[in-house]
Amino acid sequence: MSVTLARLAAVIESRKLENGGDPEKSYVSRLFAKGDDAILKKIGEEATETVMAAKDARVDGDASKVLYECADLWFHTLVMLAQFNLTPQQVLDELARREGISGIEEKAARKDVLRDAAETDKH
Ligand SMILES: N=c1c2ncn([C@@H]3O[C@H](COP(=O)(O)OP(=O)(O)OP(=O)(O)O)[C@@H](O)[C@H]3O)c2ncn1[C@@H]1O[C@H](COP(=O)(O)O)[C@@H](O)[C@H]1O
Repeated sequence: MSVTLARLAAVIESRKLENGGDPEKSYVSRLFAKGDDAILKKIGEEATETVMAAKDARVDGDASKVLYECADLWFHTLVMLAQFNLTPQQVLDELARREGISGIEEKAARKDVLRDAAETDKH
């Protein structure tokens, strides 16, 4: 895993209230104190801001804001993972598992599974 990602995940973990995080001093602890809904709301906002930055970049050709917004989105996603006791390494493992599997083939295989299940239900 990237050293930056691992370091940030460790800092986020240390900001949990049960690990001594202080919502008065830490933005991440404040998010944990607010709970799931506040974290998910931030992800929704940051995702929307990323889309808007990408649309602006299409018009003005300046993609730098996309990086900025994407960093905000990734950061809040890391907070969400920690909230559910998941790690960025697990996401990277899932991406590694998918390596070489075309999205088109995977979707077709999914449809086959659903069709087979429907056939089984009929019998
Ligand atoms: N990478 C980040 C990071 N990226 C973004 N942010 C914060 O995320 C918030 C993003 O919110 P917005 O851009 O929507 O701005 P806003 O309108 O002020 O947000 P809200 O009022 O809705 O919270 C801002 O407060 C940013 O400062 C981050 N806060 C912290 N980190 C990392 O997390 C570490 C721990 O942070 P603390 O827990 O605050 O010490 C830091 O050392 C950094 O490495």
